[in-house]
Amino acid sequence: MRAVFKQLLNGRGNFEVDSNKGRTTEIFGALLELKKPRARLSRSFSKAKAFSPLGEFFWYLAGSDSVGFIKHYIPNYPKLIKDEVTASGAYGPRIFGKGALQKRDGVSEWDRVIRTLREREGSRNALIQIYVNSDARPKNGDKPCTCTIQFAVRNGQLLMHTHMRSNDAFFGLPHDIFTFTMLQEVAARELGCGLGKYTHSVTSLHLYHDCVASEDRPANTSTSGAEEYYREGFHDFSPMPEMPMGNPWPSIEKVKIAEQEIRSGNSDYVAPDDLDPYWRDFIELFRIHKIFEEMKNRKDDLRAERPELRRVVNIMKSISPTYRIYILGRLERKQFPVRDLFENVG
Ligand SMILES: O=c1ccn([C@H]2C[C@H](O)[C@@H](COP(=O)(O)O)O2)c(=O)[nH]1
Repeated sequence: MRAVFKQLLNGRGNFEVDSNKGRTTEIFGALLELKKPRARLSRSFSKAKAFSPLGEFFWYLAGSDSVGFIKHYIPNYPKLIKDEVTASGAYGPRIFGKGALQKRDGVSEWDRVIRTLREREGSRNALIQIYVNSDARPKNGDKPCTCTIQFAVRNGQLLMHTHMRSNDAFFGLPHDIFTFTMLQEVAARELGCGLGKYTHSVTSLHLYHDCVASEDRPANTSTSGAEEYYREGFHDFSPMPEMPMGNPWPSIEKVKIAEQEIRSGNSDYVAPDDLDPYWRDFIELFRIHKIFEEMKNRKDDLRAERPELRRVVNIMKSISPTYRIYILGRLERKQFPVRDLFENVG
C-alpha cells in the first residue's frame, strides 16, 4: 500500500485520466508482488478495515449475488453497481457457483481448478475467468473489475496470480488483496501445499481525485486519504494468523451458517465448540459488526450504549489481538474516545 500510494502521489510516468466515475491518477500496467500473502491487512490507525473485506470474502464463499448480503458490509455497494437486488457481476457465483452460469453440471470452477492441480501440479490451466465479454454491454452497471484468478503449484508452494482490468487503489485494492489472498490460503490448505507468493497485475491502477460523496465515501477522500495514510507513518505489516492445516471447508461451512444467522439478526450467536479459534474469530468479528450496525440503525448515541460496548469489549478480549486495532479504529471513527472505553467499560 505504501509503495502504491507513493507511486500514485508523487511518481513519474503516471497518467491523469477522466473516467466515467471521476478524474484519476493512474499507473498503467502495474504488477504487485506480496511475498507474505498473510500480511494482507495493511494497517494504519486512520485506515484499518477488517469487517468489510471479511464480509466480502464470505459473500464470495457463499457464491452469492445478493446485494442485500454485501450491503450489510459495504453500505455503498448498491450505488456502486446501480442495482438494489442482484449483483450481476458478483465474483462468488462465478468462482463457487454450480448452476446455470457455469453450465458445468454441478462442478464449480473452484473445484475444477483444485482437481486440475491435484492431477498435475505443473498445470498452467488452473485459471478462473471472472470478466466475460458479455459483461461489456454499455448499460451494464456491474462490470467485474477482475479478469482472471490463476493458481499454480511450484516447488510445493501454492502461488496465485490475479489480473484486474481496473482497480481503485484506495477503496478497492485493500479489499481485493484481502479476499484473493484468503482464497489463495484456502486453496493451499485444500491441496496441502505451502503458501507461496501472491502476484497481482492491474491494467489501470488508479486513485480518484474527487469521488462522489456518500455515507461511506465522503467527497475527495481518495487522494487526501492516500496522502494521510502515507504521511501517518504508522503502518503495521504483521501477518494474520495462519489458517489451520487440513481441509478448511468443514470449518468454512460452519462460519457461513454463523455469518448468515448473525446478519439476519442473531448477534448473540454462539460459535460451535469444536471450531478452531482461527475460524471462531471470524464469527466473533461478524457479531461485533452486527452490534455496531444495530446501534447505528437505532441511531443511538454510542456513548450512551454502555451494555453494547461491554459486549464488544468482552468479545474483543476473547479473540486474537490481531483484530483489536480494527475494533478500536471503528470506535474512533465514531468519535468514541477509546480511553473512556477502557476506563469506564473495563
Ligand atoms: O473489485 C473491484 C471492483 C471495482 N473496483 C473499482 C475500480 C474502478 O475504480 C471502479 C469500477 O469502474 P470501471 O472500471 O468499471 O469504470 O471500481 C475495484 O477496485 N475493485
